[in-house]
Amino acid sequence: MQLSPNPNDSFQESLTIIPTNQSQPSNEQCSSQDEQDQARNAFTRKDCERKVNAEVETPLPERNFDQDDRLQQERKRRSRKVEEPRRQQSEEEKRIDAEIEQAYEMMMKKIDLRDHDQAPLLSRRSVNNNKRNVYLSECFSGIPETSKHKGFMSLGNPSVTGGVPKKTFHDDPQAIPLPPNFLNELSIADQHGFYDIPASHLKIGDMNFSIPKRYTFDGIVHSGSHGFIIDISPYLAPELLFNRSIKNRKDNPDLAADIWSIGCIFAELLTGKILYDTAEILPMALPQEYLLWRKIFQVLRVSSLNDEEEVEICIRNNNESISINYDPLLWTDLFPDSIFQIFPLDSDNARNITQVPTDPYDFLDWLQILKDKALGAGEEVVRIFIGTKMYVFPITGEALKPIVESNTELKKSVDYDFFEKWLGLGLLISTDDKWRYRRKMLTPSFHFNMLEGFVEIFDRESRIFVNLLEKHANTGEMVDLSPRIKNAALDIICATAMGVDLNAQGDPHQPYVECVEKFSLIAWIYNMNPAYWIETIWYLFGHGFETERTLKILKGFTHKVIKERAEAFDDMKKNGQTFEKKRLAFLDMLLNMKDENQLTFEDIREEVDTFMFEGHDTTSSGISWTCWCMATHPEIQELVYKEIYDRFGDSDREVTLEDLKELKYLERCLKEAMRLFPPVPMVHRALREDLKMGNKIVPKGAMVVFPDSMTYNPDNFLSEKISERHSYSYVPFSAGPRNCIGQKFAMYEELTMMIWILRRYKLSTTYKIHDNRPGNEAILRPKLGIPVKLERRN
Ligand code: HEM
Repeated sequence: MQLSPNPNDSFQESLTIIPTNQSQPSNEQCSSQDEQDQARNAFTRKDCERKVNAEVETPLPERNFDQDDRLQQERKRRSRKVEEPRRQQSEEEKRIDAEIEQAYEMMMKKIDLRDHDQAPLLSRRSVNNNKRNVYLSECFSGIPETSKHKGFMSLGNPSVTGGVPKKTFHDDPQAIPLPPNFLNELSIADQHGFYDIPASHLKIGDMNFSIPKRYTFDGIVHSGSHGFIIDISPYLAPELLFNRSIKNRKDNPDLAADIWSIGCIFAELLTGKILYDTAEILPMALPQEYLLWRKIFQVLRVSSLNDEEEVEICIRNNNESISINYDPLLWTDLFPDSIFQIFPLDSDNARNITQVPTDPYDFLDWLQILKDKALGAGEEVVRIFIGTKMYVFPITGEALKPIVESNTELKKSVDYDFFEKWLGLGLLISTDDKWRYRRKMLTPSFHFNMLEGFVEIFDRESRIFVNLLEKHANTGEMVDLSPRIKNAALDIICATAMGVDLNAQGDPHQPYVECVEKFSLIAWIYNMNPAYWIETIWYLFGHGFETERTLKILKGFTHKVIKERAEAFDDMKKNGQTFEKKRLAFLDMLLNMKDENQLTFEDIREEVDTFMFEGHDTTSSGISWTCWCMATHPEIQELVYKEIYDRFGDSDREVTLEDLKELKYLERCLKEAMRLFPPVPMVHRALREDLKMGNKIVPKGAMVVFPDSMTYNPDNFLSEKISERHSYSYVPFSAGPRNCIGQKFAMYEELTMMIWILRRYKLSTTYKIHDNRPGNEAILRPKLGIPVKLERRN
């Protein structure tokens, strides 16, 4: 990460705000009109050839956004079952049908796409889920049903996204310079106030999904050839292509087919590669059908394809040598508006989504460069677009002040929605009354008077931690401390807050810890790529299934923890033990409230998940990065060691609360590490009202993020230095009413572990501090882990 050369700058944070909004078309995106016309003609000719083979029903009329009864009609039609006229099958056709069914079953045996857990990829199963059908169809039709819709809905529906500012800010000299409102310029608004992209662009609408000629891939839309089924010939769903109903797809073949085609199209858009060319496989005959299936499975990277033999059996007349001369369109051609672009402060640097670093490490670097540039230009906020979301980063303490001090701007942004699947509406994500109630209820569990008991556990687990490292000491080998620290931190949160001894330290591959990491990464991938906000694509690329699998492990783990403690708690009560409510451990307090019918099991589950996550991943990040700073700064490490030695000498006695209060230099080192590598790199808020930040007015519908960086110098936390700064220039635990509830807990845990590590071992590494890059996930990850050598101190 780039460090800011100016020490004053180095303490500036950013806040991000996201209204779903508009942006500027970039010149490079549009090919010339001639080229477009040529492409259109080419597609038309090709399409005409294909059309000969297509069964064409009455085509749907062009969508007219001014007539809402057209939409109503569509919806009614969609709710009706479409009966395909059935003609008598010949014996030969029946035989072929039977063979297909058999082959299909064979293919499906290993990779049962109908089984949620096994299906590694693709969304076809999603069509069997009624709820999701509604979601998808409504999502694509652009008709708001609930305020939960995202993805393409947010292209143009203010009432759905809840974030598009009503006024434009161009006229306001103080306002952030927003690019022109593409919704107004490019869209057609109907009387419901929703918009769609005009027909000259990729159009997603009301299941009459159509890609205008110039944007078809090498075929054309037969709109309406199967009623309102999406009918893009290259990606026609197999059951339509072969005019056969496939087993288990009979319930809702039209929608299944729609989703198939949409998924394929977006997959092609995303990868820039043709998935499979139906045209080459047609005219259909049995072996070609197998070939198509094979192609499909290849595209989906279905695992059974490793078993080539099995596929070969299915392909009796294998015709592998299909050469496809295909020149995919660029994202920028397909999405000439800002939808898939990210705009930094100056639009010269606009990038489309494929150019923006999607790697969390590169992204943070990129953000840092933007921040430095903005500071150089005297700006106090930076704004970027990711898809339709606008993020505003306050980069000075003063610009941050109005948001952290606000008692009303406490709502978390849409970027937290993904975490809701896991953490529910626990304290981190909930808002308004629920949040207020929970915050009041949970605060005593982490009150100062509980900490003394916790320090004993910090001490016990830290001792175990350093003992387990013993075998690596003085060997000269590099050992990665990061996963080990995570396990220790997990043991600590379980023992302190949940009253459960987990012994994760004894298990180097704790699946829960691995899944926490995986989930954060998946969330990052999701939030960064607007295309993934469409559920079909999300599942098509396998992330949906991976998310479900990960969640299952995460929730299963906490479920077990709660159950174990609930049983112990019941036993204690049966044995007549009484509890002082004020001193109950976190989980016991929740269980007690459940007994009093104040909480449900699900309420407990979401809080336990929240605290398990926030309570271990954050502190382990803080401890890891501090170790890194120590290993890369031997002279500072020696100063810390001296401070520890002066207090403990050669003894390896337990660490007490009194010790923690005395070791001021170590505390400064920890704070400085958190300034350089803030464990929670971004905090987001969705603005409810326009807000003045620094010299800009930030429109409502926004959220807040604070990245941080620079040179390691614990003296930055000498009291005289602190007094020189804005009080909000350093906020690793956030600030104001919605700050971190566990910050004292975290500081004491980190101090205890660092004392144990540093009095037992001298840390060193061959790397330099910034060789190890932080990754901008929910929790800041060290790219290299924490590879250090350990030398026994005594
Ligand atoms: C170095 C360690 C930690 C850091 C840097 C940290 C940082 C933060 C930050 C920045 C927030 C605000 C997040 C947001 O608004 O999105 C937060 C919230 C929170 N933290 Fe921490 N945290 C740490 C440790 C802990 C621990 C140990 C616990 C629990 C024992 C904890 C529990 C929470 C909870 C529950 C919230 C949500 C509070 C609310 O919204 O009212 N954190 N933390």
